[in-house]
Amino acid sequence: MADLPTVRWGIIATGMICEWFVTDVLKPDWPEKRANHTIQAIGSSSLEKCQKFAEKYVAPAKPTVQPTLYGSYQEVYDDANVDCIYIGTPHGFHKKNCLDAIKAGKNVLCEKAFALNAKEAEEVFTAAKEKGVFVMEAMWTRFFPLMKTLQKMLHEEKKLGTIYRTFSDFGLDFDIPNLPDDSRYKDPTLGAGSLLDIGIYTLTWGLTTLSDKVGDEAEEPEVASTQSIAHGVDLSSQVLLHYRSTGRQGICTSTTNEPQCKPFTRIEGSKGRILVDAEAPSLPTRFTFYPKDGGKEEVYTFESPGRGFYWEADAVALDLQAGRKQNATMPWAETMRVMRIMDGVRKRGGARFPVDDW
Ligand SMILES: NC(=O)C1=CN([C@@H]2O[C@H](COP(=O)(O)OP(=O)(O)OC[C@H]3O[C@@H](n4cnc5c(N)ncnc54)[C@H](OP(=O)(O)O)[C@@H]3O)[C@@H](O)[C@H]2O)C=CC1
Ligand SMILES: O=C1OC[C@@H](O)[C@H](O)[C@H]1O
Repeated sequence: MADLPTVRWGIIATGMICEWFVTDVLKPDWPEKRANHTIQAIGSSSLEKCQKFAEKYVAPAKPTVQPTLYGSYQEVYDDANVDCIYIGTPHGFHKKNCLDAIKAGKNVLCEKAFALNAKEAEEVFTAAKEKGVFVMEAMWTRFFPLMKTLQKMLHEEKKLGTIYRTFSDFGLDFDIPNLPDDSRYKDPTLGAGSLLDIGIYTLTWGLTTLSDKVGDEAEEPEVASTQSIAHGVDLSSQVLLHYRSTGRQGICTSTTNEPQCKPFTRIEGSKGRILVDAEAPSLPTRFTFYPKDGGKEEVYTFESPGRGFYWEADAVALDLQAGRKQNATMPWAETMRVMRIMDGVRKRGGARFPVDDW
């Protein structure tokens, strides 16, 4: 492992996703490991929270490097020993956090949804370009070996023959009205809503399985959509994608009213179908190919010692080592494409539901 590149991370915030990211990248090993990671610094709205977080999630891994703990985010941006900032605040803060980090000359890996809208995302990429730093949206699912294998099978080996349609759903059973008003799932200023939080994954499954292109090289599918909205929060989002050049269709749905359906994604083609399964669509673990000719089904299972955040972290490490400012799997133009689709969905809107106990 000594000759692998190392990234010294500065972690912004101490919520759930920061716990997941830190726990994962501090693991000693994972399949296809290509980099080492240290947690160099952690910043939080409170130093006490930061200390508790480090005790609970960093100390058990017994790392050789102990993180410097800060009661602010700015001190992490200003820490000269930090190579890359990982932003794990609610979406409503991503633009500001990214811009502050970039201003301090730091590289950035920012959680999904990258921003509240395409305009905000563009501001961040413009700043990154001017400052000459690396920035990537942490759309971790795209970096899973399962995703890479599936894409190769679909687009290079043509396992399904002609691809016709992808159906993908992400469901969470949340009692949104009874969450605290300042919950990121309920407060629209924090980016609350199914589309930005989980619909983004089903769009990802549609976009990655219906075409092998990303960013500027990719076709902009035609989009139709509806949403169910209560108090400014979309409780469900239904998005249809249509690729004019191939006739391929995507049905990408998400809801916070129902638990996850399993398998969560089905890709249909002239030679059969593939069903993808997992605990949640963000962290796929297996898929099964069912041939149309009545042949035997093929099951593909992928091992992971944690949730799987290390694969995107490794990709960042390799980009930083090579001096790249963007990642080829999730380039800026791909984040912009997804943000534009989501802008369009929200602009189209949908049915407004009264929720009595809200
Ligand atoms: N890739 C994935 O699978 C997942 C990604 N995410 C993404 O990560 C981001 C954060 O989600 P999650 O970790 O679940 O959120 P949490 O609410 O668990 O944590 C968010 C953290 O952000 C900081 N924060 C700063 N200001 C606020 C504020 N006004 N309200 C709430 N928190 C604030 C807090 O840390 P502090 O006080 O220490 O500064 C807080 O702990 C979202 O953008 C989400 O989409 C989330 C879950 C899974
Ligand atoms: O993977 C996920 O599952 C739960 C969601 O709330 C979260 O934001 C998403 O990334």
